[in-house]
Amino acid sequence: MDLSVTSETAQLKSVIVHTPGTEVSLVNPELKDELLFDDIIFEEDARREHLDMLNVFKAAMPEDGTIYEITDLLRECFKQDNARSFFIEKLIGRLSEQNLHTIEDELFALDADELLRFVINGATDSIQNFTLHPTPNLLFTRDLAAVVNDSILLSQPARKARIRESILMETLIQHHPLFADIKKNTIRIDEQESIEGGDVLVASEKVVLIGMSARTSFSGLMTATEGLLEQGVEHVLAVDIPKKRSSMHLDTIFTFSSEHECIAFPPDITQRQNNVVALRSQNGSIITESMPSLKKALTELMNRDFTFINCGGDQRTNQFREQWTDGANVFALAPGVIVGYERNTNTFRELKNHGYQLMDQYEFVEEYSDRNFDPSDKKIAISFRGHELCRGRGGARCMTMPITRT
Ligand SMILES: NC(=[NH2+])NCCC[C@H](N)C(=O)O
Repeated sequence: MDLSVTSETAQLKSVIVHTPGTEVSLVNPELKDELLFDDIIFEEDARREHLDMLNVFKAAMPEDGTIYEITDLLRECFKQDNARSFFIEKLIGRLSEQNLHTIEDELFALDADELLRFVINGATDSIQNFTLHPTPNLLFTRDLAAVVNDSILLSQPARKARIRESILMETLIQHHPLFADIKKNTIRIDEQESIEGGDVLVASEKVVLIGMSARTSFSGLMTATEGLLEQGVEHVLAVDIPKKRSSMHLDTIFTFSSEHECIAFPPDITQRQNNVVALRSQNGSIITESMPSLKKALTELMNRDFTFINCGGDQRTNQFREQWTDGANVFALAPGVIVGYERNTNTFRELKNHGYQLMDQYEFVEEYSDRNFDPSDKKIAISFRGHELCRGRGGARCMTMPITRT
């Protein structure tokens, strides 16, 4: 299959997700901060909410579209001995402080299912007296890598809690047939640097945005930029954002909803100036140019006007409240067809003011699951429930890794 993403909003054809499993029930209040969760979450409801979200995707996706569960891909991959060895060796090396070498033989003896269980839950019956923390953030598949045109940028997480996920992703790219064609175009970042998929937004084939955030280091951004420019991207917009929990990635404060509309958290995007630098390549070096604002940069480089829709509406308190619950983190199923958490009512009202038809997830599924959804000329904002999911501090975009958009 040809993996390719040339826009944040072109119709979704295939996507990688992870419906939360037992790993989220292994997070206890003492561990939650270290594991990057803001609360403990109730697995059953979280799973229901996630599956209901996927029903919306299915109704909107073309008939030949595919939703891949990352655990299915990993299980297939781990059936190959060389993929398991590749993974185990990386794991032992990257998590050296865990002394995994002491159970090396046991790890190699695990079958695909057991290895997966050990990696995700941090324990399996086949290995006694050895546990790791679980990996509850696997739910946020967005952050593991980003397909940009026909290359794939492999993340290098800033936080220890997410290292295992990036090794899983690397193993998939190296060993799963789904990635067979794209793997030669893998862009890698050094272990000392960091970049996470939530900071990478593909505005178009030529323009990519990268957040300079708590999770993406300056050198990570530069290495990624070099790789992307080599792969044919013309401009990278480096967007400086506050380094704090609530805005850990660029996509927590800014996402695209259509070809010319974005949802923006006003205090950190619309009201900021001189926080964007455009990078391009000229005769083998990288040239930088300061841009007055993100809006001006996009308008200039993409030759069209952009409307920034306020996350949370026009009241400051609502802007902050809804940014915190991922109001600015929408996921586009097609240009102008987006999904976001139902609780962000002021953001939805704002979308309505901009001509979006509001539908809840059940209305949308009812309307379109039995017939082909034709997204052309439509503007629909679909709300879905995510009261448990939301406690992990991520929204619809964070929970999806699109690998093909048409
Ligand atoms: N693309 C995103 N905004 N991802 C959100 C990730 C949330 C996750 N708990 C973390 O802190 O890493």
